Amino acid sequence: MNQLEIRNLSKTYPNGVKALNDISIIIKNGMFGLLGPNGAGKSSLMRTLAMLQDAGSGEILFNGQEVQKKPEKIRSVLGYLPQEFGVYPKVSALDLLDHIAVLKGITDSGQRREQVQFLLRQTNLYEHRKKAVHSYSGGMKQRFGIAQALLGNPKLIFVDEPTAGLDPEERNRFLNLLSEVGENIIVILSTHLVDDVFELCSQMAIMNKGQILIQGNPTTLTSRLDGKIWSKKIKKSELGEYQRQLQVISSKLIAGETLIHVQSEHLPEAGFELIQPSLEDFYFSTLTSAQK
Ligand SMILES: Nc1ncnc2c1ncn2[C@@H]1O[C@H](COP(=O)(O)OP(=O)(O)OP(=O)(O)O)[C@@H](O)[C@H]1O
Repeated sequence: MNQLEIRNLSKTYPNGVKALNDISIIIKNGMFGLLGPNGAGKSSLMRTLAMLQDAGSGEILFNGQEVQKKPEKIRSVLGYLPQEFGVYPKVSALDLLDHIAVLKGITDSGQRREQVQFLLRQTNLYEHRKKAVHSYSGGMKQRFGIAQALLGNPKLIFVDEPTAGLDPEERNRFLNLLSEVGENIIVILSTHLVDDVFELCSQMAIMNKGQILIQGNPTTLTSRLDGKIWSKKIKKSELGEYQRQLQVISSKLIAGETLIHVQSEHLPEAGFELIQPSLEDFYFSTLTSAQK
C-alpha cells in the first residue's frame, strides 16, 4: 500500500496569491478525487506535489519519506498528466513514447519496447501507434497522456482535468482506463466535474480558496444530506427572492424552467419536493456554507 501524506502545505506565488493554505491530507492507493471550482488551487497542489514547483512551507511524505529532501526519489515514482499537455511534435505515438521512456530512465531497449507496447494496448492506441500524436482526437490525446504518465511504472499519478472537452463515449473510455490503472497505485484526479468523482473515486476532497474544506468517501459524504435537499421549479425572476429567503445551493435551467435545490431540515414551503441528494448537492452545499 502506498501512502502520500501532506502536512501543513502552503504556497504563495510571487504576486502574493496564496494558492495553498495549510493543507493536510493522507492519500492511499486508489482513485482520489480533488474537486473544486476554478481557481481553488487544485492545479497548484498537483504541480507542487509533482515537484514541478517549490512548496512554500509544509511537508510532503511519500511512503514515509520526506520528498522535498530527495525530489529525485519521488520523480522516479510519479507520473503526471497536466491540464495542457502542450505542443505535440509531429512524431508517431510509438516514437514519442519510446523517447519519453528514455527520458524517464528506461535505458534497456527490450524493456522499453515491452512497456511501450503494453501501454499502447492498455490505452487502446495500438492500432494508431504509427500516427502522429498531433493528429489524434482529444480523447486519444488524453489516453496518450495516460500512457506517457504510466511509463516507468509509477506508484503515484496526477491527472489534471482530464475529461474536459471529451465526448461522452471518450469520457467513459477514459474513466474506465483510469479506474483500471488506479487499482494498485495512487491516482489523484483533479476536476470540477462532480460526476467524474462520483463514478470513480473511493475518496475525495473538496478544495476552495487554497483550503481543503472536507474529505471522505463520496457516498458517505452525500448521505449526510439525506432528508435535507428539496427541489422546486420556479420562474427565473423569482430566483433572487428565493435566494434571500432560503438556502438555495444550486439553480439550473431545465427545459426553459429554473430548477432550484434548497437545503433545509424541513419542508421549506409548499410546492417543494424532497429529493435524494447527489454528490453535486453535497459539493454545492459545502461551497455555499464556506462562503458564509
Ligand atoms: N504561476 C502562478 N502565478 C501566480 N498566481 C497563480 C499561478 N498559478 C496559479 N495562480 C493563482 O493561484 C490560484 C489557484 O490557481 P490554480 O490554477 O491552482 O487553481 P485550480 O483550482 O487548478 O483552477 P483551474 O481549474 O482554473 O485550473 C488562482 O488564484 C490563480 O490565479
